[in-house]
Amino acid sequence: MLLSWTSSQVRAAEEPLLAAGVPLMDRAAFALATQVAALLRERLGRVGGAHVAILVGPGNNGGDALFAGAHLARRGAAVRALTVDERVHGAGAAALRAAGGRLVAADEGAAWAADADVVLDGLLGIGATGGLRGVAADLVERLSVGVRGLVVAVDTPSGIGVDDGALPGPVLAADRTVTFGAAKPGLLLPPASATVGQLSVVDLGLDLAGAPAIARLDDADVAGLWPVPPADAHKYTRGVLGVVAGARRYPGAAVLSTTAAVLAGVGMVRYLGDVGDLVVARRPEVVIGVGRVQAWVFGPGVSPDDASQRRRIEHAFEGVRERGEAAVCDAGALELLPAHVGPHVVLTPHAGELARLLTTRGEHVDRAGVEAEPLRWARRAHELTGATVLLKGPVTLVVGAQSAVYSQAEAPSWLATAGAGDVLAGLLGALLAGRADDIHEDPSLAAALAAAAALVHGRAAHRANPGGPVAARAVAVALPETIAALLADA
Ligand SMILES: NC(=O)C1=CN([C@@H]2O[C@H](COP(=O)(O)OP(=O)(O)OC[C@H]3O[C@@H](n4cnc5c(N)ncnc54)[C@H](O)[C@@H]3O)[C@@H](O)[C@H]2O)[C@@H](O)CC1
Ligand SMILES: Nc1ncnc2c1ncn2[C@@H]1O[C@H](COP(=O)(O)OP(=O)(O)O)[C@@H](O)[C@H]1O
Ligand SMILES: [K+]
Repeated sequence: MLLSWTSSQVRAAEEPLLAAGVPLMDRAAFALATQVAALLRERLGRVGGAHVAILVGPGNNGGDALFAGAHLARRGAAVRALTVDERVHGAGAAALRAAGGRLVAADEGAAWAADADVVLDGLLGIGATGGLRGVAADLVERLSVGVRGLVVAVDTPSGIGVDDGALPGPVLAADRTVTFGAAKPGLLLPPASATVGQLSVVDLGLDLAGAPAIARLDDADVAGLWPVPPADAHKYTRGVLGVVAGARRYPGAAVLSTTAAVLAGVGMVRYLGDVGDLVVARRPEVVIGVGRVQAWVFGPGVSPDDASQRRRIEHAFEGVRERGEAAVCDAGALELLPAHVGPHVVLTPHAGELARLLTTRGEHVDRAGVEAEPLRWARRAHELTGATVLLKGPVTLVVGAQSAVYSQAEAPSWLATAGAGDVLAGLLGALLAGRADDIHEDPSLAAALAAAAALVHGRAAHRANPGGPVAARAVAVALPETIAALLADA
């Protein structure tokens, strides 16, 4: 699991080490230089002679970059540091000069940086307040038009909202971010997360206190959460999922959500709706009609003006309230959500649906507003409804009980295709049904299961057709192998 900690948590953890004279900056800079040298060897076959440009801000972030530059200069790289402020980390600058590197003003070095093999972005790190301004902003805007080499961000892409993932000004998008001590929330949160590239965390030996801000599950976590049937399992102990989905106008959603649930490995699926014949024709494992269930999927392909589906969902919500059955509330069912539910109900809106849900509850926000501050609005929806909220998008965020926040970024952009959300709903429903008793005991588990479903969904899309287009049905079909591979690797 990748955990992230806010800038003040990181500073607090650094303090005692710095007071004890632990050379944190040396460690950070050495690790950074080692990674950059490896990248150069990969790209050019050598470090000596490589052109390295360093963007240097006024603080310790610039210091890290300068010391790393000194290491690379000693290994024969041609290093130029572009300064944007009168203030420059003194010892770092001296080290770079002593190693044969040069410091130049930003406008003097910009063309050289655009053509360098690697650009190290050390303008701002966790000390950033607001977006880049002045000379630094001009330099980044100029380089954002295009640089020939790789961009490596030092600790964070400079100028992102380190704790909230905001993009308050121009940011040079990185191919790789080497972050120190611990990941920061902004590296995992849209929209800033799109500027991070491949993330690596350098262990500085920090003793981080308090709860982490945001978590990202990895494959081993998901394997640990998966409801693997014990030897004596039968279909009812594995969990039964009720699915209220689809309509004559949108039959595909019923097929996709039930297919995903069956293929994700639930004990049984009961379908309620108007297109049962079609569902059974495509998935003969599905049972039609009411009966006892452990969890529900409401809403794929259901329009709120569909009176019969509406009645079924409203009736099923009574079971959710009275018997604590877990539920996925998707698409059309979001408009049927009772005023207040518990975290065992997982909402699965995309940004537009979340904006609508919030608007009906008195908040003034539109789709673009949700996309600009997805964590803020997912949190607000959790506060207002009591539900666990899974907000879909290029990065999927989950906010649940006990301040749980997850960010999953496994999905290839090919997954942005009609019906993919129906597959996610069925897959998550299967997980909730399989762990219904545990959710009953600890409703905060629903958030971890929602994050696990997002990870599996993204991995299945990749497995269905690595690097190319996928149809939603193909994502569902890839689920059994995807899950088997996750469990085998654990
Ligand atoms: N505390 C430590 O010793 C360690 C710090 N490390 C590095 O130090 C960084 C933090 O250093 P600092 O606290 O000096 O902060 P930064 O280097 O992030 O920069 C802070 C300075 O930039 C200026 N600034 C802030 N926002 C700005 C804006 N929007 N536009 C233009 N200028 C702005 C301010 O004058 C501020 O003093 C970390 O990100 C990390 O790279 C690492 O070396 C590990 C150890
Ligand atoms: N740009 C993107 N990159 C990766 N995944 C995405 C992107 N945009 C959307 N997704 C994912 O694709 C799925 C789309 O779901 P949704 O919008 O509900 O579609 P539908 O309602 O047609 O099924 C979600 O799981 C979402 O997280
Ligand atoms: K930086």
